[in-house]
Amino acid sequence: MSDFLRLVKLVSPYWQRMLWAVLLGFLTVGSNIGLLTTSAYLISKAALHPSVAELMVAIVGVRFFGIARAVFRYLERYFSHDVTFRLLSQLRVWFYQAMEPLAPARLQIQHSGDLLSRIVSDVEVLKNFYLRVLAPPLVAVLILVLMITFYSQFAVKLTYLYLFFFVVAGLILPLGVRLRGRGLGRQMVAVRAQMNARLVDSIQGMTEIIAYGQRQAIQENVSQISGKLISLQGKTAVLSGLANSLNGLTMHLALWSILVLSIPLVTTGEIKEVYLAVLALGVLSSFEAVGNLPLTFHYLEESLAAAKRLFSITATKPTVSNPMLPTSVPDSFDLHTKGLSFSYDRDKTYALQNINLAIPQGGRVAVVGPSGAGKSTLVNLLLRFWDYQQGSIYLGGRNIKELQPEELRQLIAVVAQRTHLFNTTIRENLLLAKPTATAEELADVVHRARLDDFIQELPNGDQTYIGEGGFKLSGGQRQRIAIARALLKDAPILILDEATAGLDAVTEREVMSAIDELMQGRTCLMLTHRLTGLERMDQILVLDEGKLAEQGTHRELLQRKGLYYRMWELSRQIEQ
Ligand SMILES: Nc1ncnc2c1ncn2[C@@H]1O[C@H](COP(=O)(O)OP(=O)(O)OP(=O)(O)O)[C@@H](O)[C@H]1O
Repeated sequence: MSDFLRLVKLVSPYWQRMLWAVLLGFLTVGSNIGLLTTSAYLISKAALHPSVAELMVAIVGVRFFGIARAVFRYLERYFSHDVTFRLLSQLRVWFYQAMEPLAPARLQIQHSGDLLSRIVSDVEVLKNFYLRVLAPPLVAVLILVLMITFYSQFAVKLTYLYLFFFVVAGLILPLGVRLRGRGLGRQMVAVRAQMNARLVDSIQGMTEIIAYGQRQAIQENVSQISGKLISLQGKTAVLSGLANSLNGLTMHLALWSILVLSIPLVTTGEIKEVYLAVLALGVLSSFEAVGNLPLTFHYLEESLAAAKRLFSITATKPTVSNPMLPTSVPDSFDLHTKGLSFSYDRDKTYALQNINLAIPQGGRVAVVGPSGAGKSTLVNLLLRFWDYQQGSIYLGGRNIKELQPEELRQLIAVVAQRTHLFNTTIRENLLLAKPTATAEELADVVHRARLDDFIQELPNGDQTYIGEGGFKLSGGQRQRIAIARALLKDAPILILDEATAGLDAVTEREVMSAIDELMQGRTCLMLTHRLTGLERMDQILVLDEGKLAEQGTHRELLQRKGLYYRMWELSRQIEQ
């Protein structure tokens, strides 16, 4: 299906409202025509000094059209704005819903600024598809039919002449503008996206930019893109100005031509003299319908370019597919994998190869290994962010591919090294895990995550704003909020992904004591570089280059004097 048809399909749920807006647009221009033509008739007729009774119909007509024009204009604006805003909100929800299942696997190559640009600017551009591409030509066609019927009541010659100028203004001129401004709409969408992506990137990395003295370079880059955008906007403005002037010129040529052709017809008596001004003013008032058409193709090109960017995301198939017949959520929570193998890029090396592990319900297993060994990949597969290619993962005896990804994720709480905290209050950040949590539940998790002393010292308690990414908090406080969140979620399975990495020894101990609380009664998988505190785990899996190198308790692995022993020795030397 072409992008145009897909776009039409996308806006089609509002076709009834759109038709109402088009009809009201037609009635507005129609009333304007009625107003000017009856006024012209009234003035011409009045010049002949008839009785007032003879003028009554025209007087009433002028009043009626004068009021109708204002009422229809108001209703047309109301309907077209209503439909535009409904459309925009529907498009944003549609795009977000299509994007969500793609995270994180399919979106990892996308720039966050570029995605923002798609959901904000590109969707915004699409409002023109209805407002400036679909509606004005429909109104113009209706007005053309009205005016052809009108002029044909007087003379066929006039009808052809009117048709000629209307087609010039409504079709030839827009096509000419399209030829001159070809590519402008597409470039505008692309440069706007580039600008947004650059700005978001610069804002996110502002600290690094300042620290590495790159402020000047970034500013130059932004002003260079901004220059491109301004130049494109300038070209569009020139084009729009030119189109408007040519449109006005065509309208006045039409007016003069109609007059030149009508005067002999009035002289010969084929047309009554009182209609001369009516015919001329009919042109002026009806050309309002083609006033918006010259840039139609420009807006069409811009809309199609924006739609293409949106469709390129929405047409992407998620890496993980929902099962046709999902099985019910298991009621036991032991985890085991059988011959699990996975590669991010099917042709390249395995990130995990032939992994067999078993964690009984409530068991605690640590996964250790050097950087790049495949620890985070294991989590990605457990959470079904990616689907494995070989082997299987069972949860409570059910293959996780048979579970709905959302249902599976409800069963798992993750405390990662960098948990995202939103720029809002501590309370709101906690409620993310359970929006319906009561004040008692919140107080309980805050206490168990060892956060109560800290929160009590804050002037606004848990209503304190923590800034972008929680920048007003220390690393330990951030991790304890993440732990409180996981406690609130109360999922039966817990994944700790480098949860204490980057913390100093004292803070690490404090956070670990909160983690001990969190681990109670849950099936736990702990991924870590650091080999401290692993005595408390039931089993340790040592991954190396995607393979299971060793497996056992802390004591057993030290006795084996293999990779784990070497890693442990090394970490002890570093600590000393
Ligand atoms: N999203 C991804 N796309 C493609 N390859 C990836 C992706 N994530 C990880 N990899 C690759 O998979 C392999 C395993 O990476 P993984 O992140 O699982 O290791 P890790 O043990 O968690 O490392 P670290 O301790 O440094 O976080 C690496 O070779 C890595 O380059």
